[in-house]
Amino acid sequence: MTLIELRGVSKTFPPTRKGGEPVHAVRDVDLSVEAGEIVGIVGYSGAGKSTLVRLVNALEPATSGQLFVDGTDLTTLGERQLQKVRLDIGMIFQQFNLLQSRTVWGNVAYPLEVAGVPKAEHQRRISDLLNFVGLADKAHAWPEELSGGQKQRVGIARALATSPKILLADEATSALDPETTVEVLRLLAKVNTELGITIVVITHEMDVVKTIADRVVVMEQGRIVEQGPVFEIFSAPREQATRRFVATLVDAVPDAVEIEGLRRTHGGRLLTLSFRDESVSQSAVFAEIIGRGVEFELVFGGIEDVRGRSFGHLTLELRGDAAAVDEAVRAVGALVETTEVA
Ligand SMILES: Nc1ncnc2c1ncn2[C@@H]1O[C@H](COP(=O)(O)OP(=O)(O)OP(=O)(O)O)[C@@H](O)[C@H]1O
Repeated sequence: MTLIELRGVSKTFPPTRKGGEPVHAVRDVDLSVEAGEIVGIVGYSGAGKSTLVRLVNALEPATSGQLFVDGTDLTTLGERQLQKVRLDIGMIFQQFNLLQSRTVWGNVAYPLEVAGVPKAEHQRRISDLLNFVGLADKAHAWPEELSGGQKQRVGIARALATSPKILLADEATSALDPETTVEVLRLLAKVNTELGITIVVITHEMDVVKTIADRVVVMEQGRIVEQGPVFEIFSAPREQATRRFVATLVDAVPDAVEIEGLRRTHGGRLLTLSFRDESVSQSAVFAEIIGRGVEFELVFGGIEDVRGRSFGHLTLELRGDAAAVDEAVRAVGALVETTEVA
């Protein structure tokens, strides 16, 4: 079932100063998010990610297009009806946005108060939520007494208070260290699997996408330039922007500077092998080289794992009889994609 659907959605902001140009923050975006999915939206600063999420959250009206959340077109609703829709959508932020004047308990109580949930129900609901995020012992602590990871857990408990169907996470782990990031991502995965909540994660960190997302959407200058299952996109990115993001995760074909470095120490023929098809094993590929009496050394690259499926690029230096090397290159090329390093 499709839970979020954007059809030709655009958002244009008027010029911020007199005589300035309008800003086309989101341009003609088509996007579907299925119930139960975790979708990662990536893009450089200014690509339109936050604006897109603010449209889904009904915090900003779209300039044009249709935007359905759980079957309702938000662009046709008035403010009162939008408030109801917002109860179905929780949000967490990079800077946590906790109320400093309230304890952990008070922060989680806040959305219940706004939604008019009877006070008698608060006690049970809040203690369930704090147990779920692992902060039962911090109920009476103040935000300033918490670590970043704990603050984000409070943010998650607060976002879940009204039992939303959707959780939007805007750079939710960008202010956290790597270890705490892993813990928070684990909690988000639990939110998804145990509560069945659909999650949209905005991030510039490919590790985050790799760890929890089912699908990735790449944005550039307000448009979606590429989208698909994480393994497919990471192992064979088409667009330049996507390639640059994936390169932060795994070394691909060496660039000009890296080739210069490699050439200084490696005089043989350099060949990059790209692995993504699991029916071809690395050992079968290497056997084609060894079987021809050609020597090789791994000089560049890496292999990444996305939920048990591996892909990556390995650059080899091949040495030996020129005809045998030629043959090995041909045989390997029949099994995997290869690129000669000039
Ligand atoms: N309220 C606003 N008024 C005018 N322009 C805006 C407004 N909000 C966003 N923009 C502009 O829209 C474009 C997209 O911004 P947006 O914040 O959505 O990008 P982003 O991909 O989330 O970037 P970042 O990762 O830096 O948050 C930018 O050029 C930004 O300056």
